[in-house]
Amino acid sequence: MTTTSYTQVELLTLQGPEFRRVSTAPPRPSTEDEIPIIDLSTIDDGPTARKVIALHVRAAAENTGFFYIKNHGIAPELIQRAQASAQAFFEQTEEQKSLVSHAKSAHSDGYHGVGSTQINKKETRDRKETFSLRYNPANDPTVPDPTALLTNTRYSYGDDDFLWKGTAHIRNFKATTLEFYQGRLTLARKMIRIFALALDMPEDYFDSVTTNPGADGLYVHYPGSPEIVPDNVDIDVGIGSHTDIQCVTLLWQDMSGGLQVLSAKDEWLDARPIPDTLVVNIGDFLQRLSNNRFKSTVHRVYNRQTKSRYSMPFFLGFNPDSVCRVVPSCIDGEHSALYEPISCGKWHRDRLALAQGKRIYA
Ligand SMILES: O=C(O)CCC(=O)C(=O)O
Ligand SMILES: [Fe+2]
Repeated sequence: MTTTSYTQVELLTLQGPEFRRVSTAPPRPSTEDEIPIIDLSTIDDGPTARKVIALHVRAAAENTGFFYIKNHGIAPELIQRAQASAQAFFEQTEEQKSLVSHAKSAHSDGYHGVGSTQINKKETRDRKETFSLRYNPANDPTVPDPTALLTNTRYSYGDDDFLWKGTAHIRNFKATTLEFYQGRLTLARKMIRIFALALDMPEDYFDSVTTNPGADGLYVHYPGSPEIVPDNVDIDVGIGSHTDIQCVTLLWQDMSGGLQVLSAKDEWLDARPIPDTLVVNIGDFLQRLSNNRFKSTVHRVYNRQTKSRYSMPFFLGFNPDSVCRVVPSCIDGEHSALYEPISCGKWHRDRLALAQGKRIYA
């Protein structure tokens, strides 16, 4: 009989460090139940079809907290162009990449170099580089009057001018990056409606808090190792063990592999790449609103091959000024609300500051 041994990962939360038990067994492939593939081909067919999708999403959200989506409506050709833009960006010299350094932005958008981040302070520094674009109402075709939002001093939005100036020499970079961002914003809004249904709420329940949401679109590059490294040999982690901060993450990953997800039984699972799918997972804010019913799952990435690994995550949060509370359907006689209402913008700012080791203001 083999006995399973466990270690733990430490996570940062606004309430202080949190520990999760993790099996020391090497990652294994996930079963279809653990990380299911959910077909979205009927998502625009009406409420009955969406409810069926929502039931699959609910099962996944209560189990591993990760699933794949297929027939998600983002054209493979657009994804291919976005990946080529990411690659063209990262293949530049450090000097060229630093034209869009995050240091030029008040909102952490722009370029973060290899080793400049450490998402898990108990693990190695992250071996990845990132280009990130924050939400700007001017890039959201559904906002009727972006100027009114941009000049409202209660808000602070990503100022992306410096991003486009510093990448103007890369052919079609701005057009493709924005087209891909907008496609994912549309899809993320459809998915949050599915999550509302999965929580037994009307599908428009979150609509009013996603009109100008905290939504970040990223390109990520994990450099290859000098030689192929087997699973049982330690290397710097590509991105350390963490949970995502906001509500819903949509992730495109290339065919490299390396994404690992903590199962409901505390084992590492390989979230293997599946062509023409996106990976979806739940962030801490949605877990909070669901009174812990939906899981914000620990995950990490290793790149053990000699080739580069590319991924393109998109993080959907809610409007920065909206105050969100535990969803009423998640409270009953046996389950009282575990969390106070909180402003989504403040939550996001504080969690980013925590991750970056900065001071948090009341
Ligand atoms: O690159 C990936 O596959 C995952 C990235 C990730 O987990 C993140 O950026 O939060
Ligand atoms: Fe993540």
